[in-house]
Amino acid sequence: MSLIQVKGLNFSYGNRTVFKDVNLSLGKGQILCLLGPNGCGKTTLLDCILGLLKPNHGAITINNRNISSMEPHEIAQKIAYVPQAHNKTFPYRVIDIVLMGRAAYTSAFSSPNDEDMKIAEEALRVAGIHEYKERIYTELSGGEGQLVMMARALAQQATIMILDEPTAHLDFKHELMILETIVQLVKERGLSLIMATHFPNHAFYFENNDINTSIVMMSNNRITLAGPPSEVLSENNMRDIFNVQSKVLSYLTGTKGRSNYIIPLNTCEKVERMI
Ligand SMILES: Nc1ncnc2c1ncn2[C@@H]1O[C@H](COP(=O)(O)OP(=O)(O)OP(=O)(O)O)[C@@H](O)[C@H]1O
Repeated sequence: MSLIQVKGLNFSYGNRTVFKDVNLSLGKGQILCLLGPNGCGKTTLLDCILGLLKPNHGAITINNRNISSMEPHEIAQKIAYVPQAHNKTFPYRVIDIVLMGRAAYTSAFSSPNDEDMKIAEEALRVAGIHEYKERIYTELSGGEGQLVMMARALAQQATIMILDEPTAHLDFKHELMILETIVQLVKERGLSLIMATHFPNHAFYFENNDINTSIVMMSNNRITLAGPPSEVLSENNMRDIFNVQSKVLSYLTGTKGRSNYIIPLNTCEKVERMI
């Protein structure tokens, strides 16, 4: 059964069409990676699924319920969101930011209880940043702030997580930490995820770790390709969509069997210029 189903979605800003006839579905324990060139509409689509933007046409259902009939707190109990970039406006402590993930379960004027605190502390541990607990959020680096957003989403305890380029600010180690955390959440807690990313290897990483992974490739105002990474991330498709010549490497690892990885070689424009 699909947890999220998107059918025939159209969205325009004024008379500028962002996408047309978008269809997708997310199943339990599945990761759906949204890929596509800058400006193709990934964030806009995620905002529609979160109920933050209203599409011009089509329907979005969560557990068979149309989101147009759901209150924001009902959507927040089902879907946790890790945004692409977060304006750090107020000097809250990290633990207070993570506790905000509990807002979907508390009324407007009540404060978090002991159980909320326990859940927030656990979320900090899972995100690997428990030692940041008392630090001031506005004083963190972009990458540290991103990990706090991940912890806040975990504290929301939703079964679906939507992440918009969650590793955009992260260093070599922390990027891997986020990917490892995602794999752990899917395998151990049965979480389902939609993740917009600019890195095709993120999709390969999930597939290499035996997660049910799908790619939805957006370009030219629509979904142009959909399927498992090992089918969608071909050298031909990367040339057609991104105009990049690349090489897919397939290698045997001791523990995981065959794994795939894609490396960009050069842009096709550069090749033409050189010729
Ligand atoms: N508030 C807005 N008003 C008008 N146009 C907008 C608005 N927000 C985004 N757009 C336009 O809609 C299109 C899709 O934007 P969106 O942010 O969804 O793309 P994206 O695929 O997430 O991009 P990126 O990969 O660069 O993050 C872009 O052309 C963008 O300029």
